[in-house]
Amino acid sequence: MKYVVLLGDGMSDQPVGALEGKTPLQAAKTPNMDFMAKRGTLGLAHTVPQGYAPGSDVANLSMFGYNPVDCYTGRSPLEAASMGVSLGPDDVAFRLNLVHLEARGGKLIMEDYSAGHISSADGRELVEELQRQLGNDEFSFHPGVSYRHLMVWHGGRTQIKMTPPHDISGQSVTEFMPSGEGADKLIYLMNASQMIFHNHPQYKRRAAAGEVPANSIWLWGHGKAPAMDTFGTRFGLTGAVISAVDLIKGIGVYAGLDIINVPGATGYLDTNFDGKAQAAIDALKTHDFVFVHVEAPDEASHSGKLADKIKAIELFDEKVVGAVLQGVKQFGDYRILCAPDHPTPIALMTHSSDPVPFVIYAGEEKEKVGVAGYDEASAAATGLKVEPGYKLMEMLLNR
Ligand SMILES: O=C(O)[C@H](O)COP(=O)(O)O
Repeated sequence: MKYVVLLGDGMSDQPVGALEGKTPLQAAKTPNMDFMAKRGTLGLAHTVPQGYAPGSDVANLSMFGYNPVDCYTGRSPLEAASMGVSLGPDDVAFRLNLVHLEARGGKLIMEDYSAGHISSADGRELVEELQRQLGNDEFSFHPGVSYRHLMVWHGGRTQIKMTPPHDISGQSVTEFMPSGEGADKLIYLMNASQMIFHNHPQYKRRAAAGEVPANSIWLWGHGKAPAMDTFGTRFGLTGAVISAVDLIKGIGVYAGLDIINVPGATGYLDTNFDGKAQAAIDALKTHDFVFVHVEAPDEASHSGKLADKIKAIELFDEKVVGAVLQGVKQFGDYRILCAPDHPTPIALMTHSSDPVPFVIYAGEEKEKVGVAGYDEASAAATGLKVEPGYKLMEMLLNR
């Protein structure tokens, strides 16, 4: 038996006025997800436990079959594992975003949480400069992918309130600066980064090229290394993870899964959808389980770009879901779980804690009566609810 998770990050949503009350999933052409929904098991899953912020970290731990309540310590330690940065017991990892702030109306505004989806090469240049100028025994800076990087505070504090920058797009940052014990050191680093970036040649180069320059860091998503059993220990299966982003690959590292890096996987609309699907089929030749993650719908939602979100969903459906549906047949018995981790409603430009529509398809031929397709309303109409959401994995694996 082969098991597949196909995850379209943040693809579920709410009814959108510009779509005459349809959600992006309802408006997009998704024949492959609809095919599975009409034949398989369709329902809603609560991937975010009560009292937790609806981050991709928490929601994806659920989607990998881990109860966040037992193992979640923060987002950045998971990303650190993927980046090959090991954390000692006193180390606290922080997500370091390269962002663009803008002074407007007497306020400092979070203009772009991604510094124009800065390239990994430009991002690395700035993070290496931070390490040169600010790195010491206490703080170290490590380059990652695009705008997503890592800072480790050796002997750091964890009781600090921090805010994801994609949650405060267009808002004044003043109210969201770190607060709590040790926050002053983090604010110092954020301020220092502004001077460093402003004087860096990249600033003028990007501005002249019409690209958004990174003019600050933004720290968030902190935590110490978690303790997790491997997927193999829990379920007795081998598996692999395919994703562009360190968060998902890091969960894979802690879960003891093989990480498959696909050339051209960007975490954005221009990602290598075909390559990811092919890598998934190849992985199933040597593994029992594969988890394929596509970030593009979430990124489009954080940017408030409705057309891009619909495009991302359609590309995911055609190039990943469709290709895997075909390719998986060669293995005989298979079970596929398709879902987002959390909704990222385009109107909110950030995540919500609402349950997500999921479908589990195991090759059923017969079409069920009355299921319109794969979308939020159809999933709700079945009355099937999986709560807590991490139980979905047991459902997929028939445990
Ligand atoms: O910081 C990020 O990686 C992006 O903004 C997306 O984060 P998310 O996957 O938690 O939405």
